[in-house]
Amino acid sequence: MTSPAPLLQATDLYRFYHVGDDETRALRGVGLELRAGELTVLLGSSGSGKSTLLTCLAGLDDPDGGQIQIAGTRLSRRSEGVRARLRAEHLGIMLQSGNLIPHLSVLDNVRLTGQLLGRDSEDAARRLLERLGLGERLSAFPSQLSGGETARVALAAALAHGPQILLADEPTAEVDADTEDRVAAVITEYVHAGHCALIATHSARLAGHADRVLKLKDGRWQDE
Ligand SMILES: Nc1ncnc2c1ncn2[C@@H]1O[C@H](COP(=O)(O)OP(=O)(O)OP(=O)(O)O)[C@@H](O)[C@H]1O
Repeated sequence: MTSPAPLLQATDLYRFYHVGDDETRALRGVGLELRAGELTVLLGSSGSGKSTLLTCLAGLDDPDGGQIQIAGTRLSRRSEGVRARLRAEHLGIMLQSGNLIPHLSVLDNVRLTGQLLGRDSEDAARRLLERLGLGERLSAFPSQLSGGETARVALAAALAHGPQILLADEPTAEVDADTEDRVAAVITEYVHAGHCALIATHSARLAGHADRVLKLKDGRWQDE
């Protein structure tokens, strides 16, 4: 039996940063495939290229070389309009910066993408936030949240509209073990409903829930 086509496919990605005369080779020939029903965890020490990879896969940055396809459509080196449409249709993105709107409450931040796509459900947003341990923080504003709360609200905002692919950067930074298990349960259930996720983390506990673990070292897959 052939396995289904990947929801996300990246081949031979390169990303170099230039600051003055210095060049940082953040990605050096990285490829991967994400398939429905799979939770993939991305490990690697600080500076190994995890955030750079996620940002490229999300279409928020263009790689210097290589190609990215989302659900069979090329994402890399497309106009911002095409990238925005692919992001909206297929991706849930949670970045380390939190990417929350400061003047919207927690609940409204989580409902926002669904509202823009015409798939808003206040009940579903509330339930998701409650499952992530944020039921008491629905009317708080982003500036009033701790680092761990901000990350979980950003995760809820990435998931609430039901995207096919979740890309998340350290969703459990700054949380205790019980809270980390809640986050892992939400992500695992989402993936087993036929979606896929790539989660960058430093947490061995979170990696324990993965179907597949990939390790980056100096912008390459370790052991390659
Ligand atoms: N905008 C940028 N300009 C210049 N260098 C950058 C930029 N972003 C990242 N880098 C460099 O690229 C390399 C990879 O960084 P990246 O943030 O992708 O690593 P990471 O694995 O996500 O690290 P962490 O676990 O600390 O978040 C690092 O050497 C970093 O300093």
